[in-house]
Amino acid sequence: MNDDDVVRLEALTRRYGSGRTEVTVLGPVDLGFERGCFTAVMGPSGSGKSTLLQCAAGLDGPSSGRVVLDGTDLAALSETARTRFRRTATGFVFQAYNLLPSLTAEQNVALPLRLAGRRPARGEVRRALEQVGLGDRAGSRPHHLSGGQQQRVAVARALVTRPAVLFADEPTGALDLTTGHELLRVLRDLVHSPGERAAGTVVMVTHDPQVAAFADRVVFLADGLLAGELRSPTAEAVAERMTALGRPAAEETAGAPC
Ligand SMILES: Nc1ncnc2c1ncn2[C@@H]1O[C@H](COP(=O)(O)OP(=O)(O)OP(=O)(O)O)[C@@H](O)[C@H]1O
Repeated sequence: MNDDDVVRLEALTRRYGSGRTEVTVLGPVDLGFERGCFTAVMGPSGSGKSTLLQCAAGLDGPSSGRVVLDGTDLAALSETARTRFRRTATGFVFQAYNLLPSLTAEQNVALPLRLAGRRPARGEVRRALEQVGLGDRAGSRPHHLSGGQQQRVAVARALVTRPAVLFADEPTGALDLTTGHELLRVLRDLVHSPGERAAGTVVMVTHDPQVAAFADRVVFLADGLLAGELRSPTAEAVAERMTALGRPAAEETAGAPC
Protein backbone atom coordinates (compact mmCIF):
# COMPACT_ATOMS: atom_id res chain seq x y z
CA MET A 1 0.00 0.00 0.00
CA ASN A 2 1.21 3.56 -0.66
CA ASP A 3 0.13 7.22 -0.70
CA ASP A 4 -1.20 6.92 -4.27
CA ASP A 5 -3.82 4.41 -3.18
CA VAL A 6 -7.33 5.71 -3.73
CA VAL A 7 -8.73 2.69 -1.87
CA ARG A 8 -7.01 1.03 1.06
CA LEU A 9 -8.21 -2.20 2.62
CA GLU A 10 -6.63 -2.72 6.03
CA ALA A 11 -6.89 -6.10 7.76
CA LEU A 12 -10.27 -6.46 6.08
CA THR A 13 -12.37 -9.51 6.90
CA ARG A 14 -15.92 -10.56 6.03
CA ARG A 15 -17.58 -13.35 7.96
CA TYR A 16 -21.03 -14.90 7.65
CA GLY A 17 -23.04 -16.71 10.31
CA SER A 18 -22.20 -16.86 13.99
CA GLY A 19 -20.93 -19.28 16.60
CA ARG A 20 -20.23 -22.74 15.27
CA THR A 21 -21.64 -21.89 11.82
CA GLU A 22 -19.43 -18.82 11.36
CA VAL A 23 -17.33 -18.82 8.19
CA THR A 24 -14.73 -16.31 7.12
CA VAL A 25 -15.14 -15.80 3.37
CA LEU A 26 -12.64 -12.95 3.07
CA GLY A 27 -9.43 -11.96 4.75
CA PRO A 28 -7.62 -10.75 6.53
CA VAL A 29 -6.67 -8.72 3.45
CA ASP A 30 -4.31 -5.72 3.26
CA LEU A 31 -4.48 -4.20 -0.19
CA GLY A 32 -4.32 -0.85 -1.95
CA PHE A 33 -5.76 0.20 -5.31
CA GLU A 34 -3.61 2.89 -6.94
CA ARG A 35 -5.02 6.06 -8.42
CA GLY A 36 -4.75 6.07 -12.20
CA CYS A 37 -4.55 2.30 -12.44
CA PHE A 38 -6.86 -0.28 -14.02
CA THR A 39 -6.82 -3.25 -11.63
CA ALA A 40 -8.45 -6.63 -12.17
CA VAL A 41 -9.32 -8.91 -9.24
CA MET A 42 -9.20 -12.59 -10.16
CA GLY A 43 -9.60 -15.90 -8.44
CA PRO A 44 -11.54 -19.15 -8.58
CA SER A 45 -15.30 -19.20 -8.04
CA GLY A 46 -16.12 -18.52 -4.39
CA SER A 47 -12.68 -17.04 -3.63
CA GLY A 48 -14.24 -13.78 -2.38
CA LYS A 49 -13.82 -11.45 -5.37
CA SER A 50 -17.32 -9.94 -5.29
CA THR A 51 -17.23 -9.71 -1.50
CA LEU A 52 -13.94 -7.79 -1.69
CA LEU A 53 -15.32 -5.44 -4.34
CA GLN A 54 -18.55 -4.80 -2.44
CA CYS A 55 -16.63 -4.04 0.77
CA ALA A 56 -14.15 -1.78 -1.09
CA ALA A 57 -17.06 0.13 -2.64
CA GLY A 58 -18.91 0.51 0.67
CA LEU A 59 -21.85 -1.60 -0.55
CA ASP A 60 -21.13 -4.22 2.09
CA GLY A 61 -19.67 -3.68 5.56
CA PRO A 62 -16.58 -5.61 6.68
CA SER A 63 -16.72 -7.79 9.81
CA SER A 64 -13.42 -6.26 10.93
CA GLY A 65 -10.71 -4.04 9.49
CA ARG A 66 -10.96 -0.75 7.62
CA VAL A 67 -11.80 0.58 4.18
CA VAL A 68 -10.31 3.99 3.40
CA LEU A 69 -11.85 5.38 0.23
CA ASP A 70 -10.43 8.56 -1.28
CA GLY A 71 -9.08 9.53 2.15
CA THR A 72 -12.28 8.78 4.08
CA ASP A 73 -12.55 5.94 6.60
CA LEU A 74 -15.96 4.45 5.77
CA ALA A 75 -16.45 3.16 9.33
CA ALA A 76 -16.26 6.73 10.65
CA LEU A 77 -19.42 7.69 8.73
CA SER A 78 -23.02 7.09 9.77
CA GLU A 79 -24.99 4.85 7.45
CA THR A 80 -26.71 7.83 5.81
CA ALA A 81 -23.45 9.72 5.38
CA ARG A 82 -21.79 6.58 3.99
CA THR A 83 -24.55 6.13 1.40
CA ARG A 84 -24.27 9.78 0.38
CA PHE A 85 -20.47 9.56 0.16
CA ARG A 86 -20.58 6.29 -1.78
CA ARG A 87 -23.01 7.71 -4.34
CA THR A 88 -20.58 10.41 -5.41
CA ALA A 89 -17.15 8.92 -4.62
CA THR A 90 -17.79 5.60 -6.37
CA GLY A 91 -19.48 4.27 -9.45
CA PHE A 92 -20.52 0.63 -9.75
CA VAL A 93 -21.16 -1.43 -12.87
CA PHE A 94 -22.69 -4.91 -12.61
CA GLN A 95 -22.88 -7.76 -15.09
CA ALA A 96 -26.58 -6.94 -15.65
CA TYR A 97 -26.94 -3.44 -17.03
CA ASN A 98 -29.89 -2.59 -14.72
CA LEU A 99 -31.13 0.31 -16.85
CA LEU A 100 -34.67 1.53 -16.36
CA PRO A 101 -36.48 0.52 -19.56
CA SER A 102 -38.90 3.43 -19.64
CA LEU A 103 -36.15 6.05 -19.47
CA THR A 104 -33.87 7.24 -22.28
CA ALA A 105 -30.11 6.71 -22.07
CA GLU A 106 -29.74 10.34 -20.99
CA GLN A 107 -32.38 10.00 -18.25
CA ASN A 108 -30.78 6.76 -16.99
CA VAL A 109 -27.38 8.43 -16.80
CA ALA A 110 -28.85 11.42 -14.94
CA LEU A 111 -30.29 9.19 -12.17
CA PRO A 112 -27.27 9.21 -9.79
CA LEU A 113 -27.23 13.03 -9.89
CA ARG A 114 -30.94 13.16 -9.08
CA LEU A 115 -30.43 10.60 -6.28
CA ALA A 116 -27.74 12.89 -4.92
CA GLY A 117 -30.40 15.60 -4.85
CA ARG A 118 -29.23 17.81 -7.66
CA ARG A 119 -30.26 18.75 -11.16
CA PRO A 120 -27.78 17.76 -13.85
CA ALA A 121 -25.80 20.76 -15.06
CA ARG A 122 -26.00 21.58 -18.76
CA GLY A 123 -23.93 19.12 -20.75
CA GLU A 124 -22.96 17.02 -17.73
CA VAL A 125 -24.90 13.93 -18.79
CA ARG A 126 -23.98 14.31 -22.45
CA ARG A 127 -20.31 14.42 -21.48
CA ALA A 128 -20.60 11.11 -19.63
CA LEU A 129 -22.29 9.55 -22.68
CA GLU A 130 -19.56 10.97 -24.94
CA GLN A 131 -16.92 9.42 -22.66
CA VAL A 132 -18.30 5.99 -23.57
CA GLY A 133 -18.80 6.83 -27.27
CA LEU A 134 -22.60 7.20 -27.11
CA GLY A 135 -23.01 10.95 -27.43
CA ASP A 136 -25.41 10.40 -30.35
CA ARG A 137 -27.71 7.93 -28.52
CA ALA A 138 -28.85 10.14 -25.65
CA GLY A 139 -32.52 9.91 -26.65
CA SER A 140 -32.59 6.10 -27.15
CA ARG A 141 -34.42 3.80 -24.77
CA PRO A 142 -32.57 0.64 -23.63
CA HIS A 143 -34.53 -1.74 -25.90
CA HIS A 144 -33.28 0.19 -28.93
CA LEU A 145 -29.66 -0.32 -27.88
CA SER A 146 -27.46 -3.42 -28.19
CA GLY A 147 -26.20 -5.22 -25.08
CA GLY A 148 -22.79 -3.57 -25.45
CA GLN A 149 -24.37 -0.13 -25.84
CA GLN A 150 -26.58 -0.71 -22.79
CA GLN A 151 -23.54 -1.64 -20.74
CA ARG A 152 -21.79 1.51 -21.95
CA VAL A 153 -24.80 3.53 -20.78
CA ALA A 154 -24.41 1.78 -17.41
CA VAL A 155 -20.73 2.86 -17.39
CA ALA A 156 -21.75 6.45 -18.24
CA ARG A 157 -24.27 6.34 -15.37
CA ALA A 158 -21.49 5.17 -13.02
CA LEU A 159 -19.22 7.98 -14.22
CA VAL A 160 -21.60 10.90 -14.17
CA THR A 161 -20.83 11.89 -10.57
CA ARG A 162 -17.10 11.90 -11.49
CA PRO A 163 -16.28 9.24 -8.90
CA ALA A 164 -12.79 8.65 -7.54
CA VAL A 165 -13.14 4.96 -8.40
CA LEU A 166 -15.23 2.99 -10.85
CA PHE A 167 -15.92 -0.55 -9.64
CA ALA A 168 -17.09 -3.20 -12.10
CA ASP A 169 -18.17 -6.77 -11.26
CA GLU A 170 -17.89 -9.02 -14.33
CA PRO A 171 -18.89 -6.11 -16.62
CA THR A 172 -18.40 -8.18 -19.78
CA GLY A 173 -20.11 -11.30 -18.40
CA ALA A 174 -23.24 -10.87 -20.53
CA LEU A 175 -21.46 -9.69 -23.69
CA ASP A 176 -19.99 -11.56 -26.64
CA LEU A 177 -16.22 -11.51 -27.12
CA THR A 178 -15.99 -8.58 -29.57
CA THR A 179 -18.48 -6.39 -27.69
CA GLY A 180 -16.83 -7.30 -24.40
CA HIS A 181 -13.43 -6.22 -25.69
CA GLU A 182 -14.92 -2.92 -26.93
CA LEU A 183 -16.23 -2.27 -23.42
CA LEU A 184 -12.83 -3.10 -21.90
CA ARG A 185 -11.15 -0.61 -24.25
CA VAL A 186 -13.66 2.00 -23.03
CA LEU A 187 -12.72 1.20 -19.40
CA ARG A 188 -9.01 1.31 -20.21
CA ASP A 189 -9.40 4.65 -22.00
CA LEU A 190 -11.21 6.05 -18.97
CA VAL A 191 -8.05 5.48 -16.96
CA HIS A 192 -5.43 6.27 -19.56
CA SER A 193 -6.80 8.99 -21.85
CA PRO A 194 -5.45 12.37 -20.86
CA GLY A 195 -7.58 15.20 -19.45
CA GLU A 196 -11.35 15.28 -19.36
CA ARG A 197 -11.92 11.70 -20.42
CA ALA A 198 -9.88 10.17 -17.61
CA ALA A 199 -12.01 8.68 -14.82
CA GLY A 200 -8.96 7.99 -12.70
CA THR A 201 -9.22 4.50 -11.35
CA VAL A 202 -11.02 1.30 -12.33
CA VAL A 203 -11.25 -1.88 -10.22
CA MET A 204 -12.85 -4.83 -11.97
CA VAL A 205 -13.70 -8.38 -10.94
CA THR A 206 -13.40 -11.05 -13.60
CA HIS A 207 -12.71 -14.75 -13.88
CA ASP A 208 -11.54 -14.50 -17.51
CA PRO A 209 -7.77 -14.18 -18.20
CA GLN A 210 -8.46 -12.48 -21.58
CA VAL A 211 -10.48 -9.82 -19.77
CA ALA A 212 -7.90 -9.39 -16.99
CA ALA A 213 -5.19 -8.82 -19.62
CA PHE A 214 -6.76 -5.41 -20.41
CA ALA A 215 -5.83 -4.25 -16.89
CA ASP A 216 -2.52 -2.74 -15.71
CA ARG A 217 -2.42 -4.96 -12.67
CA VAL A 218 -4.07 -8.23 -11.66
CA VAL A 219 -4.57 -9.15 -8.00
CA PHE A 220 -5.28 -12.81 -7.26
CA LEU A 221 -7.50 -14.18 -4.50
CA ALA A 222 -7.75 -17.78 -3.31
CA ASP A 223 -9.96 -18.92 -0.44
CA GLY A 224 -10.54 -15.31 0.60
CA LEU A 225 -6.85 -14.45 0.87
CA LEU A 226 -4.45 -12.57 -1.43
CA ALA A 227 -2.51 -14.94 -3.62
CA GLY A 228 -0.10 -12.65 -5.46
CA GLU A 229 -0.35 -10.17 -8.30
CA LEU A 230 0.89 -9.46 -11.83
CA ARG A 231 1.78 -6.14 -13.47
CA SER A 232 1.28 -5.57 -17.22
CA PRO A 233 -0.38 -8.98 -17.44
CA THR A 234 -0.76 -11.13 -20.53
CA ALA A 235 -3.73 -13.50 -20.82
CA GLU A 236 -1.28 -16.44 -20.86
CA ALA A 237 0.48 -15.36 -17.66
CA VAL A 238 -2.88 -14.81 -15.91
CA ALA A 239 -4.20 -18.21 -17.07
CA GLU A 240 -1.03 -19.89 -15.79
CA ARG A 241 -1.48 -18.31 -12.34
CA MET A 242 -5.15 -19.29 -12.28
CA THR A 243 -4.29 -22.88 -13.13
CA ALA A 244 -1.76 -22.94 -10.29
CA LEU A 245 -4.37 -21.52 -7.86
CA GLY A 246 -6.89 -24.18 -8.84
CA ARG A 247 -4.42 -27.01 -8.37
CA PRO A 248 -4.91 -29.08 -5.23
CA ALA A 249 -2.23 -28.54 -2.61
CA ALA A 250 -1.09 -32.17 -2.94
CA GLU A 251 -0.31 -31.65 -6.62
CA GLU A 252 1.43 -28.31 -5.88
CA THR A 253 3.87 -30.01 -3.57
CA ALA A 254 4.20 -33.19 -5.63
CA GLY A 255 7.79 -34.29 -5.75
CA ALA A 256 8.79 -32.31 -2.67
CA PRO A 257 10.80 -34.27 -0.11
CA CYS A 258 8.79 -35.62 2.83
N1 LIG B 1 -24.84 -13.80 2.12
C1 LIG B 1 -23.97 -14.81 2.22
N2 LIG B 1 -24.09 -15.72 3.20
C2 LIG B 1 -23.22 -16.73 3.34
N3 LIG B 1 -22.16 -16.93 2.52
C3 LIG B 1 -22.00 -16.06 1.52
C4 LIG B 1 -22.88 -14.97 1.30
N4 LIG B 1 -22.45 -14.27 0.23
C5 LIG B 1 -21.35 -14.91 -0.22
N5 LIG B 1 -21.08 -15.98 0.55
C6 LIG B 1 -19.98 -16.92 0.36
O1 LIG B 1 -18.77 -16.19 0.35
C7 LIG B 1 -17.84 -16.79 -0.52
C8 LIG B 1 -17.29 -15.75 -1.47
O2 LIG B 1 -18.34 -15.33 -2.33
P1 LIG B 1 -18.06 -14.30 -3.51
O3 LIG B 1 -19.33 -14.12 -4.26
O4 LIG B 1 -17.38 -13.10 -2.98
O5 LIG B 1 -17.00 -15.12 -4.41
P2 LIG B 1 -16.55 -14.86 -5.92
O6 LIG B 1 -15.08 -15.11 -5.96
O7 LIG B 1 -17.01 -13.51 -6.37
O8 LIG B 1 -17.34 -16.01 -6.66
P3 LIG B 1 -17.86 -16.13 -8.18
O9 LIG B 1 -16.65 -16.02 -9.08
O10 LIG B 1 -18.46 -17.49 -8.23
O11 LIG B 1 -18.86 -15.03 -8.38
C9 LIG B 1 -18.55 -17.94 -1.23
O12 LIG B 1 -18.19 -19.16 -0.60
C10 LIG B 1 -20.00 -17.64 -0.99
O13 LIG B 1 -20.76 -18.82 -0.92
